[in-house]
Amino acid sequence: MINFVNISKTFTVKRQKIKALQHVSLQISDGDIFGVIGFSGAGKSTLLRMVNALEIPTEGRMEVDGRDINALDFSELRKVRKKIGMIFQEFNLLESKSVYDNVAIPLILNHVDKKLIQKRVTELLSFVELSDKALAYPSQLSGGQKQRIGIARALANNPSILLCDEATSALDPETTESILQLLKRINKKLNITILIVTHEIHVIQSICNRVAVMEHGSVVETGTVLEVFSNPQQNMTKRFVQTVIPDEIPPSIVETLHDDVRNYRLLKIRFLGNNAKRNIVYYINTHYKVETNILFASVNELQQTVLGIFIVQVIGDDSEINQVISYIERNKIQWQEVVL
Ligand SMILES: Nc1ncnc2c1ncn2[C@@H]1O[C@H](COP(=O)(O)OP(=O)(O)OP(=O)(O)O)[C@@H](O)[C@H]1O
Repeated sequence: MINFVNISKTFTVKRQKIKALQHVSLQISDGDIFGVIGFSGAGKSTLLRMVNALEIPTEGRMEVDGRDINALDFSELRKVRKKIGMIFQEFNLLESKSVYDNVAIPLILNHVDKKLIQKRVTELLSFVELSDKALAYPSQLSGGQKQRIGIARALANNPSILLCDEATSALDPETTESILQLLKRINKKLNITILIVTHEIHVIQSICNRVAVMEHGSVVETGTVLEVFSNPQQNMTKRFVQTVIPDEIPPSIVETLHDDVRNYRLLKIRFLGNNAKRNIVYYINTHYKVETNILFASVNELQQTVLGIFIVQVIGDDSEINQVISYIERNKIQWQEVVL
């Protein structure tokens, strides 16, 4: 369990105070793939670096597995750090060392026996599917391959936590996807808790089970990916989510609505899970004296759950439209009115 307890961090640069983190409280459970999203400067890297005490909070307590890591002496901190791997946007490989040596570094630093190092590095290179690159140098690798080596190195000491700082931000979409799938495999197969900070919402959508949204050093929204993506509350969250799950009427259709003189209301309906498989619009059309016009529709899958978003123009008398709304509410379907 990773527990940020009311953490603040202020940097002082040339007598100017920069509040990088402000009263952040977050709990990350064992087995989570927890994503932290925010724009540049939101405080994500500072937050991540608290976990292995690369940054010390100005205020608050950083707990890893129940221990305040800033209260540990140096040798205890070293032991805790061994259990926390980290990967970076820029990979941070040693260019003058071979792939094999790069992966071996943490083991050499831990005085592991040479034979065991050989066994472990071979195992790790096979796990990241780069056994054939053992003798290559970082400059001979693609970005995705470099990140795989960074991951192998981070796993060398069998960590229980992996910290990922914008680990896919330097990669093209296809390579990003393959690295994300590798992270997922690490989480499931090796039972490693993963904390990812990113400015890319599709990273969160693709592999995280929980998410926190950060703005100006504060967490503005947090929850399961399903909760937050299906019903974002804060403007910042809506902006991120809308880029992968649009939920607005296209402008050209809005234009035509301005000329529509009929009595209507616009309902944004969100279907989650089993509800998404029900044909609600058909039911409405056949049971109420209204006409429906679907102005926007999207269907996405999040955490193996279907999320459908429809914007329906319901045309008819007020009393009939109200009955449609009662029907939607009776069926516990999330809805909200769209006002143009
Ligand atoms: N060592 C430091 N000294 C002074 N200011 C710092 C330091 N590290 C971070 N900051 C400042 O703290 C704020 C948060 O930075 P941080 O790197 O955590 O944000 P971020 O969300 O990770 O952004 P990015 O994605 O651009 O790295 C920024 O204003 C940054 O300039």
